[in-house]
Amino acid sequence: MKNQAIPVITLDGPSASGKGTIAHLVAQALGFHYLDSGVLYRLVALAAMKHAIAAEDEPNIVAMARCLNVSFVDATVQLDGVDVSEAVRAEICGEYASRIAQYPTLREVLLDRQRNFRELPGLVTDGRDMGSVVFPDATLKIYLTADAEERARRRYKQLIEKGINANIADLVASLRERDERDSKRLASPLQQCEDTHLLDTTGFSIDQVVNQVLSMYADISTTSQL
Ligand SMILES: Nc1ncnc2c1ncn2[C@@H]1O[C@H](COP(=O)(O)OP(=O)(O)OP(=O)(O)O)[C@@H](O)[C@H]1O
Ligand SMILES: Nc1ccn([C@H]2C[C@H](O)[C@@H](COP(=O)(O)O)O2)c(=O)n1
Repeated sequence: MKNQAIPVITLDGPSASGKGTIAHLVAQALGFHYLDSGVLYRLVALAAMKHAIAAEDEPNIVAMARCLNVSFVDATVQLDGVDVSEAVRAEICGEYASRIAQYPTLREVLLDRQRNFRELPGLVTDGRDMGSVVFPDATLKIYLTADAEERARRRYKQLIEKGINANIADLVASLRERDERDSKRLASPLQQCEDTHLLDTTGFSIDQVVNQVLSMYADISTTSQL
């Protein structure tokens, strides 16, 4: 089957909007594959920090990304054979990832790795440019957001539940800084494109949002079969 015939649902949006959670549950409901594209940038960030490569050192960051030894084993992610599923979720990793994600050369290196996740029966993926750049022909494109304070509260609860110390005021500031950088960069900026559906999840539960996405996909799938 031609690659373009394989359905893709993309969820792009700012930090802590709930993209990964919703994408994963929608993929489970549909029996589709799932790609958290942010993890790829976080893995490069983690490897760079482990090798004491400064975020400003674009050539070495890109060279290291080309030979990154990454494997996805069940629900874990491994770097050089070591389970780094928790380490990549640290805020410092997200911040470093956001800084190196500005490099078009790094984005180019990660492009094919992301596109290789497009396999039958379908793919649900989240990130910043999944609908605008990585999968421009996606079946359903969603820009998933929530107001900044709600997103900070969600991230705060998430970190505390993992036993990671956090401060709401610091989180509001760091999320705002990260989203500003992700939206203002020249290479593949976070943006809501014309063919993307806006979904503001402020005040909606996870189940309500998942059902909303499934309903949108069912509508599009039905329409495309007419
Ligand atoms: N609609 C919702 N209502 C309440 N909490 C939510 C909702 N959606 C997601 N969450 C929670 O918010 C937290 C952040 O969600 P998640 O990590 O999926 O966001 P994200 O957009 O992928 O973040 P990032 O891009 O920074 O990785 C998680 O603890 C998740 O369970
Ligand atoms: N498709 C993507 C995914 C992620 N990034 C960058 C920008 C984010 O701040 C950082 C971490 O992503 P997260 O795990 O928080 O979703 O990685 C990107 O530029 N493009």
